[in-house]
Amino acid sequence: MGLFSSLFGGGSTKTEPSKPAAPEAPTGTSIHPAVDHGVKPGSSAFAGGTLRCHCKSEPVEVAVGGQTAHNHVCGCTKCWKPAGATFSQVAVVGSDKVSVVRNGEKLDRVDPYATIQRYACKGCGVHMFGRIENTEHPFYGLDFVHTELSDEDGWSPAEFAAFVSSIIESGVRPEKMDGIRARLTELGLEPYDCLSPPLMDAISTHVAKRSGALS
Ligand SMILES: N[C@@H](CCC(=O)N[C@@H](CS)C(=O)NCC(=O)O)C(=O)O
Ligand SMILES: [Zn+2]
Ligand SMILES: [Zn+2]
Repeated sequence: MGLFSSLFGGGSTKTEPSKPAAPEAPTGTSIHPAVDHGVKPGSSAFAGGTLRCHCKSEPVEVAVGGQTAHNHVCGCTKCWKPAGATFSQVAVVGSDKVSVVRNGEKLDRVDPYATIQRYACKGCGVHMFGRIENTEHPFYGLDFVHTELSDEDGWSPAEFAAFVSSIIESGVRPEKMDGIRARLTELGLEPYDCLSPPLMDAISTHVAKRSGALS
């Protein structure tokens, strides 16, 4: 199985069973509005939806023609976070499933040098999708999307928390980290300071196959 299919198409989409609803954090720290009251289950029959930016008029619309995978919350400073959230929520989907359908002229690249080329709305700042353009990259062929930008229910739910220590780079006090990691665990989102073990293993497998260390 190739890296792309092992990352995306190779297994069943993790949508069920649902995780138990968790009460809001006593500290009031918002992880992300999509998970603060418990992670909602996805639907295995879900076939995609439309992402809309936050502009009141002429919003950018991006159609995603399939279910997402590897949804997670990300604490890094590069991923777009809604107001008040400590983490972003971000999932992957095949680039061929992502198309800009309305007001695409409002989109601009956030950082042309980043690995993930994120396209944001110039009006409201919301990131509409992120694309890996480097054909050599382990995640080439995948786009990164924020499923909460869609009104549809059934997207694959967040499964883990990535780049947790990076929230300090956005100004979270280091002494809050134990409580935040405990809250992530309570929500069923195992905290990691990089990506999850399956994704890190997939990256290293790709690198080892390219170098010849693995056949
Ligand atoms: N500590 C850094 C981590 C940034 C980082 O490596 N983010 C990961 C997760 S989204 C990544 O793959 N970034 C690639 C990119 O931003 O293009 C930060 O918070 O800025
Ligand atoms: Zn906008
Ligand atoms: Zn990130």
